Order: sequence, then C-alpha cells, then structure tokens
Amino acid sequence: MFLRAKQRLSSILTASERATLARTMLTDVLEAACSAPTSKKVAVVTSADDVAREAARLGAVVIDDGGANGTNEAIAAGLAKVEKRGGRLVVALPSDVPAILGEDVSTLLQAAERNRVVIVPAPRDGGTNAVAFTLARPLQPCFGPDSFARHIAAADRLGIAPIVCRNARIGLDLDSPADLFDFLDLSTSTATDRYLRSINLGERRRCGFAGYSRPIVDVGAGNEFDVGCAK
Ligand SMILES: Nc1nc2c(ncn2[C@@H]2O[C@H](COP(=O)(O)OP(=O)(O)OP(=O)(O)O)[C@@H](O)[C@H]2O)c(=O)[nH]1
Ligand SMILES: O=C(O)[C@H](O)COP(=O)(O)O
Repeated sequence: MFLRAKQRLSSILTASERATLARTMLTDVLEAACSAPTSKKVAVVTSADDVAREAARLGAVVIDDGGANGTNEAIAAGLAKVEKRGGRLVVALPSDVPAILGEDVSTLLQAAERNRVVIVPAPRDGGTNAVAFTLARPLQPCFGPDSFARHIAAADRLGIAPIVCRNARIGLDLDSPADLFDFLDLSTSTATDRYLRSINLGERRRCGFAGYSRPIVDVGAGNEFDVGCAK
C-alpha cells in the first residue's frame, strides 16, 4: 500500500508525499521494464489493491502475493506463478529504483541468458537491487541485511558463478533523504525527478540535510561489469 511505503523518508516527506513518491517510482520502474526490448511480460507482485490498480493501469500483469510478509516471500510467490505461466527467465526488481532504463533490464536478461545468475549490488549498504536468473536454476531470494553477500552464497549453492552487474542507476534505491538528493543530482528524465522537483525537495536540502556523506560498501572483486550513470 503506497501509504505505508518509504517510512525511512518520514523526516523529509509527509505521508502523502511518500505515497505519491512510491507510486511515481513504480511508474518509472514499470515504464523501463515495459520498454526493455527483450522483456516479454512485466508483472507486479503485491497484495495491496491500490498498487494492483496502478500496476494494471500501467500495463503490468498483477500477481497477488497472498499477503506475503516482505520481499522474499513476495518474490517467491511471484516466481511460482510466473513459472506456472511458462516463464523461463526473470529479473526481480524493487519498485524504488526509478533511475533504471529499459536497456538496463535488457542487459540483465541477456546476461542471465548467458550466465544463468546476475546480481546487482546496492553499493551503499551491501544490499541487492536486482537479481536475474533462469527458472530452471532459480536463485533463492535473500533480500534484507547484507543481501548481496547472501545472494553470492545462494548462487554458490547452485554451483553457478554469478555475474555481478554494478549499475549506478539500479544501485540507487530511494530509501533515505541522501538517496533523494543523489537521485536529483542525476537529473534523470523521470516522473520521479519531476515530482521531487515539484515539491521543491532541493529547498529542504538547503534547510538542513546538506553535508550528507555516504560510505561506499566494497562489493568485492569478481565477475563484474560496470554500467555508467544516467544523465
Ligand atoms: N510485494 C511486496 N513488495 C515488497 C515488500 N517489501 C518490500 N517490497 C518491495 O521492495 C522494495 C524495497 O523495499 P524497501 O526499501 O523496504 O521499501 P519500503 O518498505 O517502502 O521502505 P521503508 O518503509 O523505508 O522500509 C519496495 O519498494 C517494494 O517494491 C512486501 O512486503 N511485499
Ligand atoms: O538488499 C535488499 O534487501 C534491498 O537492497 C532492499 O534494501 P532496503 O530495504 O534497505 O532498501
């Protein structure tokens, strides 16, 4: 439910602004996923009616996650239904990475086609912002604290050396005020950028959120490739 989303932004956004941001980010992520030349179908996994309505309006298939408790249960519910409908290759994305481009989704699908498991790290917190894999050898979703390391271990359990795709657009999930400012600095042509500027977020930055510094978590060496940032 959009109104329950993005609680970590409560210090800088009102409840209504957080709900609008969540809905707007979903629009950007779905637009990118639907525009990816190699993606066949886009599904949104949710049990929230407002999210389901918005996803359907944006042309996505809606999969009811049966009230899943958290990302991992939701992804598992979604994968089960995608497989039943004949799905073969999937990219699992959160809805809070609005800088993502259609070509990024295609890159993940093509890499998963070749290598069977692709992991996109969230460099700021050791998390994971996307995984792609074949349903013949599905990767266990391990989202949560230190999920990047846990996804690497899950690929290892499959006997697969995953591709680590370090993509600055997908790697920026909007959880904190600093993430919002970093996102605005990308100056993307997204609905999320237009929305954040429409509520003068930059002004709030000047009123006391300046000077944010952020540690970068080293995701370690490996079978990696870098994708540049959006402009
Ligand atoms: N279907 C489903 N998706 C989820 C769930 N939890 C997280 N997600 C997805 O994962 C993304 C990233 O999760 P979070 O960063 O924790 O998003 P959030 O819960 O709105 O953020 P906070 O309230 O600040 O923790 C969300 O934008 C959703 O797309 C869930 O319980 N069910
Ligand atoms: O690794 C994860 O679970 C994702 O990056 C989401 O993490 P977050 O809840 O901190 O956004």
